Amino acid sequence: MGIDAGFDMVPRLTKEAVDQDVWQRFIRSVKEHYEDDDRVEIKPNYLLFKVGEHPMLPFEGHKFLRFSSKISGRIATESNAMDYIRTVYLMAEVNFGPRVRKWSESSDQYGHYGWAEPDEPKATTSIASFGLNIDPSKGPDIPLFEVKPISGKGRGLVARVNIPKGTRILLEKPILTSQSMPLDMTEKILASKLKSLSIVEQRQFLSLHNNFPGKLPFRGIMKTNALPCGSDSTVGAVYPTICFINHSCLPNSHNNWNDDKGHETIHATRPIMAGQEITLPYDKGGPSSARQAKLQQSFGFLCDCTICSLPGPELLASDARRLKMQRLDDAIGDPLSMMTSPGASLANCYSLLQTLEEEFRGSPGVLLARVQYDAFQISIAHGDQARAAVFAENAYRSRVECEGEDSPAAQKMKALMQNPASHASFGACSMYWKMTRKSAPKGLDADEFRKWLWRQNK
Ligand SMILES: C[S@@+](CC[C@H](N)C(=O)[O-])C[C@H]1O[C@@H](n2cnc3c(N)ncnc32)[C@H](O)[C@@H]1O
Repeated sequence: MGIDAGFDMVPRLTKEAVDQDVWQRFIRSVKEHYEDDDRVEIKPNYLLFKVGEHPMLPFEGHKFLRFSSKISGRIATESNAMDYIRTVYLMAEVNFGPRVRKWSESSDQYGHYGWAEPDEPKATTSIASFGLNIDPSKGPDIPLFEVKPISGKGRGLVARVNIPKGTRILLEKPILTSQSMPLDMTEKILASKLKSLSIVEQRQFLSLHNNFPGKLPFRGIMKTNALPCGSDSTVGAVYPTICFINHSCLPNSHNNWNDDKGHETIHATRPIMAGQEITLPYDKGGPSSARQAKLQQSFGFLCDCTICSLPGPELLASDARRLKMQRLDDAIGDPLSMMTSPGASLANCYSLLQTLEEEFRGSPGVLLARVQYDAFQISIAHGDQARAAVFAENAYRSRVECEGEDSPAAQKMKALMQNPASHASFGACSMYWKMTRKSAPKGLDADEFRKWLWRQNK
C-alpha cells in the first residue's frame, strides 16, 4: 500500500535518432543536475536514484516507460522521493513536452501503463489524456505529430504518420485565458494569473513565442499566441501545444473552441502526410497583399505558403477567387436580399461553395459548414423544410469532420437536420417555398438532386 507518483512516457520513445537524441540530451541534463548528489548513481546502463523505491532512468530511451516511486511512508519521506520525482519530471517535460504524463495517486491519477504489464496501456482517464493532449476517444498511443524546428518559422508541429481528413489531432485545455482589456492593466493581471499557475504551466506559458518583446512580455506572449474562445469572443486562450502550430493560407487543420467542454480541438481538414507540417489559418481572408500585410503586422512574418508563393498568373487567379469569396459572403449576409430574392441568395451560396472548393483545393474545411448553414437559413426563412434538412445535414457532416461529434455547432446542426422547423426563423420571410421535410423528391441521380437542391431548374 502507500501512495505512488511519477510520470510516464506516452507513447514510448522509438529507437529512431529523432527520439534517442532528445533522450540523450535529457540524460545529460539529469546527470549534470545531480553530479554532486550521492543519492544518484551512474550505473553501466542506467541512472539509479536511491530514494523511495529506487526509480531509474535507462540510457536507451526506448526502454523507458515510467519514473515513479512511493511518496508516502518513512523511507520515501526521509529520502525526499517526491522532490526527485518532481525535478526529473520537469526536466523530462522541458525535453518531451506533453508526451510526458505526470500522475499522482494522491490526486486520483493513475499512470498510463498498468503495473503488471507495463507495455499495455490501461484505459486512460480523462485526466491522463489531457496530459497527453490527445482526444481520449481516439486512443492514446498514436504518435500523430512532433514539435520540431521549422526553417524560418521557429517551432512547429509535424505529422509523424499519415493523418486522415477528419482526425482529431489535438485536444487541449487552456493554460491561461484573458479578456481583452486596456493595455496598462493587461500585464499586471496576466502576472497575477501566471503566479497562480503550477510551475509546469508557468514554464509552458513562458516557453511560447513572443513576437512583441519589450516592456510587456506577458501581453506579448498572449498577443502572439492567444486563440479566441469562440469566433466572436473577446476572451483569448493559450495552450501548451496548439500554440506551436504555424500559419498557412492553405491550411490543413481547423481549431475550434468547445464552449460546453472548455477545450480547444484541432482536426485535420485534409489528409496530412507523414513529415508534412500541420498548419492553421491565422488570416481573416482577402487577397494575398491584404493577408501578407496583416500577418506581417500581427505576427511579424512574411507568408511564403503554397498560395502566397504561387507564380504570378496563378496568384492573380487565387486573389480573384479570394475577392469573389468576400463579395459573395457579403451578398449572402444581406438580410434584404435574403428576404426579397432568396433564389439569388441561394445561387450565391452555390457559387461560393464552388469557389471555396477551387481555392482550397477540395478541402474548404469549416467554411463549407458555414455556407451550408447560410443555405439552410435562406430555405427555412421561406418555409422549405425539405431543402433545409439537407443543408443542415451537410453542415452537420462538415462540423463533425472539422470539430468532432461533441462540438456544440455539430449538435445544433444535427438537431436542425432532424427538425428544421425548430429554427427561430422558420417562415420568417415568407411561406412561399413551403415544403415539408418528408416531401423531398426520391430517386434522383446526383445531377438531378443538385439541381433540385439549389433550385437550378427554375
Ligand atoms: C503561435 S506562434 C507559432 C509557433 C512558433 N513558430 C514558435 O516557435 O513558438 C506564431 C509565430 O510563429 C511564427 N510563424 C507562424 N507561422 C509562420 C509562417 N507561416 N512563416 C513564418 N513564421 C511563422 C511567427 O513568428 C508567429 O508570430
